[in-house]
Amino acid sequence: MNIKIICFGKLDKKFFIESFNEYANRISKYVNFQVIQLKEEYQKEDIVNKNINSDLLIEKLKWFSDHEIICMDVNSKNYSTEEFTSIIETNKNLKQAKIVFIIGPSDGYSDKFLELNYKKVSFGNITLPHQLFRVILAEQIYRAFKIINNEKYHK
Ligand SMILES: C[S@@+](CC[C@H](N)C(=O)[O-])C[C@H]1O[C@@H](n2cnc3c(N)ncnc32)[C@H](O)[C@@H]1O
Repeated sequence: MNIKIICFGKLDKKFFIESFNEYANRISKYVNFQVIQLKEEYQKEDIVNKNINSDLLIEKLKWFSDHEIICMDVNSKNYSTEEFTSIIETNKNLKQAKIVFIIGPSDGYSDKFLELNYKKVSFGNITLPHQLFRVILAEQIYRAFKIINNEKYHK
């Protein structure tokens, strides 16, 4: 099974890098795990940045047309950990299963991107900064594998 995160920018704080790497290493024991970092445009007007960055995502996703695409979006349906786990569980027995999780640009997704109607998941009605969110997403992916495999993990 392959799981990828497509996101913008690099982690630049030691505590985020260390936390993310810890979960990435743990996830790698279950699946091939990869992070694809896009360079975010942020120097123009918000609406222009939003369109440029969303177009970058659209282009990148053309490489992954054989993947299940899950778009992390604070403005969408809230998923519990168990509901999130079921997305992965549905695929786990498929050796060729491929999932891409998208962490979006700072200015949000463009209408053109949203019209592509990818499955959307929110982890709650709070907007988290993208670097912190990357760590939280990795922790939830790791937690999902612990649940799927009936392994002990702190509650
Ligand atoms: C700083 S947020 C961007 C928020 C942006 N203003 C918007 O409304 O989409 C960057 C990314 O982090 C992710 N994110 C942050 N908080 C989230 C949450 N509670 N649930 C799901 N995704 C979240 C989303 O992928 C979002 O696109």
